[in-house]
This record gives sequence, structure tokens and C-alpha cells, in this order.
Amino acid sequence: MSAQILDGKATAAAIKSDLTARVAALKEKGVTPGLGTVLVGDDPASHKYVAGKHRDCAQVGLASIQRELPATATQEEIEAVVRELNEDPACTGYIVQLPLPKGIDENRVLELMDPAKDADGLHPTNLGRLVLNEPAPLPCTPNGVITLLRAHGVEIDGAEVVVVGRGVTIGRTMPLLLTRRSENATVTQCHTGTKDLSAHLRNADIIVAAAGVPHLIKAEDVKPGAAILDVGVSRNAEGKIVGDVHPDAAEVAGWISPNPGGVGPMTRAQLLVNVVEAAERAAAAL
Ligand SMILES: Nc1nc2c(c(=O)[nH]1)N[C@@H](CN(C=O)c1ccc(C(=O)N[C@@H](CCC(=O)O)C(=O)O)cc1)CN2
Repeated sequence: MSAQILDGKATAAAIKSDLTARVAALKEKGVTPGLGTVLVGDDPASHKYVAGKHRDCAQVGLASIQRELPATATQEEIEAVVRELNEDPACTGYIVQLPLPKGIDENRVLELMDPAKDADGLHPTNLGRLVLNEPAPLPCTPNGVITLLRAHGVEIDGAEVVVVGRGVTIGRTMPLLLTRRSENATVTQCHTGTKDLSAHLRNADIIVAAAGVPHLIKAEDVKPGAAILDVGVSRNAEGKIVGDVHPDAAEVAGWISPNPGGVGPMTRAQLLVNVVEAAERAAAAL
């Protein structure tokens, strides 16, 4: 068997095309939504991701607000930029690109954000709303995973899903989204403390791999026909992405997301969705 592709690039393009029309409609009402980004330090991957976010903004007609600080920036300097964006009326929503440099208290920065402008859905208030089933901006990568599965007709309802990883941007929140009544999946969360990862994986209809361990998941770990979402990003000596999933797994799986070209573009598209939805809510309240 050779897996079918969960095409993140094409699915993200369709989402962006829909958003372009919605942004144009907002502009006709006199509202120009803007996405802000706070980027601290010189991690090349973070710079690439943020540049991609602003390219997306230009494509769909969103205004871009970019704030960059050096790796030497203090906690207070970063927090000052967050306070400024909280107050900036041109900024509909913004993100603080993670990870922040060592020594910076990331949670303190996230907590300082105005929850109404939290385009990543990572503010504690919004994470709490998600737990309570209240409306909130949804974390971009987990929401991107679900949108990608749905766009390709992969059944989530009743599926056994294994999430590998417990990081903030995906591992922690992926199970919360998947176990909502609208998704209705059964989720097992695995992590470095899991005793027999392979046994869990072999039982999964859907695997979300977000461990950041190159080629952790191999063909023999995969149930025939399963859907695999490879969210892991490691880099080889040439700086090329190496995912969590060994390429041989595609011979066993029914569906697989390429990496790059799978969940990454979906993360960016869902970020735009959060900003446009926030702008639409604000416009409706005018
Ligand atoms: N504040 C946040 N920080 C981080 C998040 C996040 O959701 N919010 N997630 C990741 C990084 N990330 C978003 O910021 C992200 C990752 C990957 C991509 C992407 O488009 N990847 C491309 C490949 C790009 C490359 O060649 O390096 C792809 O997969 O095709 C976009 C955004 C951590 N930080």
C-alpha cells in the first residue's frame, strides 16, 4: 500500500482564498484587520516562520505589524512590546513567536497578552475557555491537523488517535480539540515517559507525531491504513527538515502528511482564520 497525501499546501491555499474574500468584505465596511508578530532573537527557523506569516498576510489582504527584538532583549523589553500591541488599534490579533530565548519567562509573556488579541489561542484564558467548551481562538497547529483530516475525508469520529508529544503548541492541546463532541475521537497521549510507544501506535487509526525526534515512528509501528500527521521538525546537517515519521511508514499508512508541505502551511492558514474571525466579531459589534 502507498499512502495518499494529506496535502497541506493545497488545503491552506483553499482556506486563504476564502479568507481573501472575507477580508475584502471587511475592508468594504471600513475594517482592515492586522496581524502582529513579536519575534525575539535570531533562530533561523523562527525567522522563516514569521516571514511566512507576513507573506500570507499580504496574500489575503491583512495588514502586517512586525516587532523584532535582539536575542539579548530583557523580559521587561519583551513585555513592553506586548503591552504596546495590546493597545494598538491597528492590531486585530498577534502572536509571540515561540520559543523565546533561554532565560525569558515565556508563560509570563503569554499571560500579559490581551486574550481578545491572542491569535494563537495560547493565552491561559483562551486555553481555559477551550477546556470549558466556550468559544475561543483555537491553537493553530491542532486546528490545522483537524482541518487537514476533514478536508481529505478522514474519519475522526470514533477514531483511536495517538498523539506523541506534550509540548504547548500542539501536544497539550491536540487531545482537547479531538475529544470535543464535534470530533468525538478517543485519544491516547504518549510522551517520553510512555513505556511501550510502539504498542500504542499499532492500535491507532490516526497518529499525530509531534515529538521532535527524527524518524521516531517506523513502518512496523503503523496499523495498515492509518492516517499519519507528521508535525515533528528536526533539521539535518544541511538544515533540511527531518520529520518524526520514517518515509517507509508511507508504505503501510492509508494517509500521510508530507513534511514540509503538510501541517506547517495549515498552522499558518489557521492563524489567519483566527485573525479574520476576530475582525469579523469586532465588525459585527460596531
Ligand atoms: N507562537 C507560536 N510559535 C510557534 C508555533 C505556533 O503555532 N505559535 N508553532 C511552531 C512554528 N510554526 C508557527 O509559528 C510554524 C511551523 C512550520 C511552518 C511551515 O510553514 N513550515 C513549512 C516548512 C518551512 C521550512 O522549510 O522550514 C512546511 O511545513 O511546509 C509554519 C509555522 C513553533 N512556534
